Formats: sequence, structure tokens, C-alpha cells
Amino acid sequence: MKIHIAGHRGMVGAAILRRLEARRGAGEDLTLITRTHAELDLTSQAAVRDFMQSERPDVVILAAAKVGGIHANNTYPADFIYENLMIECNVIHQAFDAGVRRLLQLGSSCIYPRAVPQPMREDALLTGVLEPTNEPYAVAKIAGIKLCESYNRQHGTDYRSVMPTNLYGPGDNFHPENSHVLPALIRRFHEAAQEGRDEVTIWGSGTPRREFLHVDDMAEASLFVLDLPRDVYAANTQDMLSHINVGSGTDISILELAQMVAEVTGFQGKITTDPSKPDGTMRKLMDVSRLATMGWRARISLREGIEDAYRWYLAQTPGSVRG
Ligand SMILES: NC(=O)C1=CN([C@@H]2O[C@H](COP(=O)(O)OP(=O)(O)OC[C@H]3O[C@@H](n4cnc5c(N)ncnc54)[C@H](OP(=O)(O)O)[C@@H]3O)[C@@H](O)[C@H]2O)C=CC1
Ligand SMILES: C[C@H]1O[C@H](OP(=O)(O)OP(=O)(O)OC[C@H]2O[C@@H](n3cnc4c(=O)[nH]c(N)nc43)[C@H](O)[C@@H]2O)[C@@H](O)[C@@H](O)C1=O
Repeated sequence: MKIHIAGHRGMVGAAILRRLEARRGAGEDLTLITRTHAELDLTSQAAVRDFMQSERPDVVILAAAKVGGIHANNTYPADFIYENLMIECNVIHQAFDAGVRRLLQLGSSCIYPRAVPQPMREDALLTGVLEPTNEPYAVAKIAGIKLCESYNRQHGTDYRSVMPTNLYGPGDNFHPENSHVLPALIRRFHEAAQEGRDEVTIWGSGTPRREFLHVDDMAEASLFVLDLPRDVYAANTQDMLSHINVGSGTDISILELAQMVAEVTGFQGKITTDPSKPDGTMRKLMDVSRLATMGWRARISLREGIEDAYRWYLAQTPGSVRG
């Protein structure tokens, strides 16, 4: 079986690759095909066509995307909508043209309307107005789901979509402005503790609630969904092989999260908030009952996961951390 992992150097793609390499090491007959961003720009239709036609994988896992936190989404909306639409159109269509029958793509919990009932069910898609700070990215991610569904309907393919909640872990982006909240706080609290500062400021009011999932759980869930028999997956995705939520099933306020990161990093000072920064959606908690019914649940607790991410951050040589 030839599997192409697009985005294998990203946080999620690398975690999926680690699991597949372990399976290959355990004797599964897998050929894993990867290209770096420099070797293959997925926004180039011609380059993706040449790649898919020459490699002709059996399965494609699409974990490449333009990704960032609330500030990056709000500051570079054109990059987020353009690059993500191009990557999805190129990878999904060129995979189809090259005869790929099975594909898994990663979306995001931001596809759901901002004021949707919590926890957010899969059928809440397209029932209301999106969160403005990440609407362009969300529109691209919704297009990704609809691309897969449409190829399935018209051509009988088996293209599945997983919708992860907020992710974190080894390989994350720790950029002070463009990253997601957890890596940003790990870095900020670590640096404050090292420098003996007595105050750390977090963005927004601290009251929004988010659900976090460790990337190793996400990688496991992705391969679990990919491996599900088609009839089982179809029965749980409204018979059209649509999208499925992946999360831990519990959420936490950003202030509580900051307190946990402070404990893990050894910061003992005061935590203040900066209301001039956006809160974004006030709550994002996935309804993960469909995936649970099919047999998958998250295993890594948030506290353990933060400790793991912090160990990974500390183990990097200075200057090698992304961001
Ligand atoms: N991180 C999170 O909290 C969440 C992530 N997701 C989704 O999970 C998936 C993986 O995200 P994550 O691993 O966190 O993101 P990363 O930014 O860690 O990884 C994305 C990867 O895609 C590559 N890439 C981006 N643009 C291109 C391109 N034009 N051509 C080739 N490669 C490209 C990047 O390469 P390079 O760095 O060289 O540009 C990078 O290796 C994405 O679909 C994302 O939307 C969903 C919900 C939450
Ligand atoms: C995964 C998800 O990620 C983004 O949506 P988001 O959930 O709003 O992500 P975030 O992690 O950036 O922020 C979460 C909350 O945390 C607060 N916050 C506090 N202090 C910092 C801080 O220092 N950095 C950041 N980034 N946020 C901070 C911040 O103000 C917000 O209230 C979108 O890309 C979206 O498209 C998407 O898919």
C-alpha cells in the first residue's frame, strides 16, 4: 500500500508519519511517500498533477495547510483562504485524476457557526454565521468537506474528512504572535519563569473556552477513521461519507489553561489579561459521540499533554523551535 502524507513536516503530519512508520516497522507492507514544501508546492496545480501522476499513491492523507492562531487568521485572511482552497482543490482533484480511491483530509472545528449549540454536532455545519476572526480559513475548510462529499457522490470515491478541535504537542509552532494559544503560553510562561518576571499577560478576557487534543491522539484518531470499513463510516456520516468530529470531549477556560501552563513551567507570578486582543468564539466544544460510538476516545489528559509538549519544547536546541 502506497500512502502519500501531504504536510509530513507539520505537527499533525509528522505525528501521523511516526505512527505509520511504526506500523511499517511492525511488518505492515506500507510505502510512505513524502515531499517537503520546498520540493512540492501544493498550491501549484501543475506540480501536484505531475507528482500524483508519477507516484500514483493508493491512499492520500492531506495534513498540509496554511495554519495559525487567532491573530494570524485575522491578519492574513487572503493567505488563509487562497492557500487552503488551492491546496485542497489541487490535492483532492489531482488525487482523483491519478486514480486515488481513498483519501483523508483534515478540517477544523472553526467550520461550525460561532453561536451554535454546544457541544457542536456534525450536523450543525452551515446552520449559521461563522466567527469573523477566522471566517476565510473556515470557508476553505468547509470547501474541503464539500469537495470530498462531491467526489464521493459523483464518482463513488471514499474521501473522508476529520474535524479536529484545537491541537497541540511536539512539533507545534511556538511563534509569539502567529501560533495557537497553547504553544504561545508555554513559550511566554517559560521565558517569564526563566527571567524571574512577576507578571504574564494573556490575550483577550481569559473567559473563552476551548477544547484541546494532543497531536498523538489526533494522529491515532485520523488513522482509526481512515481504516474504518466504508459501511461503518457511511452509517455514521449521514451516508455521504462526510465529516466527523475529533476532540477530547472536555473544555477549559483560557485563564484556567494559563494557570495550568504556569504550574507546568514553574511560573509563580501574576496572570493579567489584555482585553484589546480578540477573544474569538466564546466556546468551542466538539460533540464527539459519533466517533465514540465507532470505538475511539482520546487517551492523553490535558495536564499530561502539556507536560509532554513542554518537555519537547525544552529538548529543542535554541533556535530550532518553529516560530
Ligand atoms: N494545529 C491546530 O490546532 C489545528 C490544526 N488543524 C488542521 O490540521 C492540519 C495540520 O495542521 P498542523 O500540523 O497543526 O499545521 P502545521 O503548520 O504544523 O503543518 C502544516 C504543514 O503543511 C505544509 N504546507 C503548508 N502550505 C504548503 C504548501 N503550499 N505546499 C506544501 N506544503 C505546505 C507546511 O509546510 P511549511 O511549514 O514548510 O510551510 C507544514 O509542514 C491542517 O489541515 C490544519 O488546518 C485543525 C484544527 C486545529
Ligand atoms: C484551531 C483554531 O485556532 C484559531 O482559533 P482559536 O481557537 O481562537 O485559536 P487560538 O489558539 O489562537 O486562541 C484561542 C483563545 O486563546 C486566547 N489567547 C490568550 N493568549 C493567547 C496567545 O498568546 N496566543 C493566542 N494565539 N491566543 C491567545 C485567544 O484570544 C483566544 O480567545 C483559528 O485559527 C481557527 O481557525 C482554528 O481552527
